[in-house]
Amino acid sequence: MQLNSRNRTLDLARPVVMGILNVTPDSFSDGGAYVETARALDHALGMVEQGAAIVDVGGESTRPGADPVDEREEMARVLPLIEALRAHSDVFISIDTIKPRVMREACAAGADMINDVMALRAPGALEAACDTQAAVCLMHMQGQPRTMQKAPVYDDVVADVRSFLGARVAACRDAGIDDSRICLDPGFGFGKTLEHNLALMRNLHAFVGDGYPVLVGVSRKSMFVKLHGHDDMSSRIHASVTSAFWAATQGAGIIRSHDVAHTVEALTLAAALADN
Ligand SMILES: Nc1nc2[nH]c(SCCc3ccc(S(N)(=O)=O)cc3)nc2c(=O)[nH]1
Repeated sequence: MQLNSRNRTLDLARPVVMGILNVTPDSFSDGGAYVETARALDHALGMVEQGAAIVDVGGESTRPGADPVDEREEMARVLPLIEALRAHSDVFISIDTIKPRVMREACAAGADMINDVMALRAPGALEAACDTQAAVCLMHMQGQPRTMQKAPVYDDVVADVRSFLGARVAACRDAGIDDSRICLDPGFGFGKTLEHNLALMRNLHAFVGDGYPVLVGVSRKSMFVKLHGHDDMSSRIHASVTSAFWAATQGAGIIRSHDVAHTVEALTLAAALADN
């Protein structure tokens, strides 16, 4: 299994880790944009050192309740970082954005993949993905980040999400995006209750069976709080790494994580146990 972009091919014979790099202004730092870029670059190179095969750069939070960020501000955050990272590393770079202009500029700056939580539904997004020849991640979200966790409802969450992703794949094909550039993502926590998230985790093999690399993003998400009945960072990290191990055993291709070293170790163990 591989994932292609115009300039690079990602080998997915074994599951890989996508390291998360949020380039949102740290309200505690007074160093301004330059310090932000330097710090973000250090963090990105550290994740590559720890074994991340992809660095996912995001300039607009899509967590529940998040306020939108305008295009100029988002590009001001992510473009310097992508240019700097490209100059220092050959790592696969993805841009976590829903805006076509940001997709185009990020790919021009060196990004290889468009990670779109809206699955290229914004006007112009399909054209941007086609023109840039980037790899694309199509993710399912019910509603919008601001309101998606209020009262998510499905007839059958697994069937509904698979059907949505199938329709988005068809739209990509119609737009001239080659299958070898597409990966799919159930969108954990994007308009899902704990029960919905668990049903999707339990049925990851069905998504894998649809024939595209599957990306899983549960890192540090609140789904684990209700399951464990308490909330602290170490418990969220343990649950995230354990989920990464499970997802790898089910055939997931890409694990999106804040905690790269721990997740690489979990995937290494999963691979060792799978070798028969
Ligand atoms: N492909 C892909 N891209 C992603 N980008 C993000 S940002 C996380 C936004 C968030 C935070 C927290 C919760 S919650 N309420 O479940 O704790 C939901 C969403 N995530 C993903 C993901 O999964 N895939």
